[in-house]
Amino acid sequence: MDPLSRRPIRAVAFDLDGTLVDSIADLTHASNALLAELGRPPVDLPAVRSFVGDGAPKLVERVLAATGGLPSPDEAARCLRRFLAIYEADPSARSALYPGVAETLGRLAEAGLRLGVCTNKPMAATTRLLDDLGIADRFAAVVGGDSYPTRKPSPEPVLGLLERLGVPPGEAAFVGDNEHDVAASRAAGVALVLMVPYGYARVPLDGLPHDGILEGFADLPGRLSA
Ligand SMILES: O=C(O)COP(=O)(O)O
Ligand SMILES: [Mg+2]
Repeated sequence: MDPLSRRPIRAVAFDLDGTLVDSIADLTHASNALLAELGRPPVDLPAVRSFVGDGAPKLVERVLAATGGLPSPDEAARCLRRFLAIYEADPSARSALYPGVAETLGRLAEAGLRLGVCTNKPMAATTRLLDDLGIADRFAAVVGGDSYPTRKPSPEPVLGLLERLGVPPGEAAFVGDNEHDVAASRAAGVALVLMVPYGYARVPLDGLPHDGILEGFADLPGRLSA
């Protein structure tokens, strides 16, 4: 969209993993706790990094596929429940906000913008992680990978979040790190789609139909009014 014809941005929706929080070490730790119980070999950080982005069910499926193969559907479902129990018990011990996130969210909230999170991570772990990292209060609404029947790249959770924020897509920005964030927010009609350069993208960001790549998170306020 031509920035000059754009309506002012009133809401900003954020992806979580790879955008606000570097969460790979805790996801790897929980994966390896599950694998140890199964008597399987561990996975490393780069592998888990490449498995993240499609929600916990896909992550666990990929972890199992990489360490001996998928078990029966019943056993795979049990593994997912066990992974979530381990991960949700402490999703933050090895995780951290990316540089500039806490300060920038504060600036945006103080400027009167409505802020929300749209993640494929399940809600229980999301709520706990935001709380543990001290940023839960910044968000007027949060939706997770199990909040709606579909998750990103579907536009459904993005539209659901914006409805909760009370701001139409034409007056909203989305900030994400991977191809699903671009697809979901574009399909939802979000006015401004910005990417962070440091997250867990599995395809080159350059080829995606976003509106720009931030140099760092702290560049965001300047880009919203540009
Ligand atoms: O849980 C995932 O797979 C990724 O979550 P995200 O949507 O916050 O990047
Ligand atoms: Mg992400």
